[in-house]
Amino acid sequence: MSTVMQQAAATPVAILRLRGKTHSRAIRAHRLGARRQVSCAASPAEAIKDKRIPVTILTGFLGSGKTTLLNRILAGDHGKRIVVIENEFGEIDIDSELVAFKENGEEDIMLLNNGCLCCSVRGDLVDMLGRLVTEKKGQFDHILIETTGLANPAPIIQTFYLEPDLLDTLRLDGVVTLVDAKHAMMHLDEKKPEGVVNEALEQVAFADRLVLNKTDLVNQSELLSIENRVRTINNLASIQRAEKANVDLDFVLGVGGFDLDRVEDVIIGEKKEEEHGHSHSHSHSHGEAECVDPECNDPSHSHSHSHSHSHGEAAESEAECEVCGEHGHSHSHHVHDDTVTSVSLTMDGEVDLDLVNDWLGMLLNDRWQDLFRMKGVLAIEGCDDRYVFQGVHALFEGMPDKPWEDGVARSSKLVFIGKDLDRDELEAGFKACAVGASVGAASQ
Ligand SMILES: Nc1nc2c(ncn2[C@@H]2O[C@H](COP(=O)(O)OP(=O)(O)OP(=O)(O)O)[C@@H](O)[C@H]2O)c(=O)[nH]1
Repeated sequence: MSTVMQQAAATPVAILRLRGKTHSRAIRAHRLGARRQVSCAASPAEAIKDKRIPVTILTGFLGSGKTTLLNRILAGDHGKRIVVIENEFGEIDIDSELVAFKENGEEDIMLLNNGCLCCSVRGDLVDMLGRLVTEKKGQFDHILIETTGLANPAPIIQTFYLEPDLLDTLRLDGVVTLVDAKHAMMHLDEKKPEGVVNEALEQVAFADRLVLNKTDLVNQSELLSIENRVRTINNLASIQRAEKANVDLDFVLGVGGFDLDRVEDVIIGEKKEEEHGHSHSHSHSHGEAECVDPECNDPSHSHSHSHSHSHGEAAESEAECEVCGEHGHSHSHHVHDDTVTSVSLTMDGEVDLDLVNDWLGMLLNDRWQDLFRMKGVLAIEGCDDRYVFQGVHALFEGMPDKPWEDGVARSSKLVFIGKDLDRDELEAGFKACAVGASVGAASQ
């Protein structure tokens, strides 16, 4: 099954291990803190079989529609016995009683009320999950955790990488983020003081699934505008538009932990854009079209023509940007804080695992705070199986996935979501991991 790689946040070192050990063994070994050699050895059967109970984290800014979605799920016809853990920050004072049980048909609702999950009650969450898997084993088959609107999802996600006892029984299925189509732009653009987390931004950045809710409250161009904005932050998550959170329940509950198809879609999509030679991402968006309407007076639009350009090779001959009139093939204009973005990379051929380890090790040592999420599929030299992995800051989880099909060219794909990502630097580092590249090149 999956191998979990982790390191204390204060001194992160990337360790990519490809051995098919159990989670807890891998974690305990890793806690020794030594940097170790990786190897590629896991039977596909062992790698694919995962009977752990899935956990979904439901997040989204205040009022975005989390409870509305939760009620849909509880009323829905999905055949799952769901336990819900709700974190209603400060809403109900139950003194020393931390947890209240409320039976609701097949589902249990458990409340964590004396603090925010992402900070003060993370330990309580761990205790609650621990009790669930011992005391109610066999009575449920999915756990749903609804965070407060002000929660930073990262520490909650990390719980599922850091707690070896939980990892034996539970697996993080996915992070579902509700986005309020009417108000999200305002929250995403909010400038926070240095060192203060913009929770709305992080909730989008960490999502596997984005539900763009309250579409009834915005017009088409506003909708495209917010869709583009969240897509710029996180191009990995799938998006569904919704009114009153009316999304397919499979979209929310069946993420599957590692959405390989999605990684591939993103990379294929980016390749097409590169080939097209010109990719736009506007806060003032008119769909596929470029932002060229100086007359537009829709108050929802940012008329300081906020957009970023990424002109591929093919666009070098373009004389000027139609929006700002500037010359040159690489420039950007921003009004909002769009430092959180995604970078997708693909490389044909096989990678050298030692070089990947060295590279990610250095990257995370330097940048673990800024690297929110990472997902990848690697074609490792000498391995019959594809290797899939995902990371949250300095924590990794990876596993051999399935054998490479005969006749299918091997290639590796990586998607990073984080702050101030430098595409060129990431690309150079990745390329230096190709089989045959020198160790020196890998450390660029
Ligand atoms: N117009 C409109 N209202 C919606 C929609 N979805 C939810 N609402 C309403 O928005 C309000 C907030 O929805 P909730 O589901 O409570 O949002 P929440 O994210 O749980 O809110 P917090 O617990 O405060 O973080 C409620 O009054 C909902 O009825 C929608 O698609 N359109």
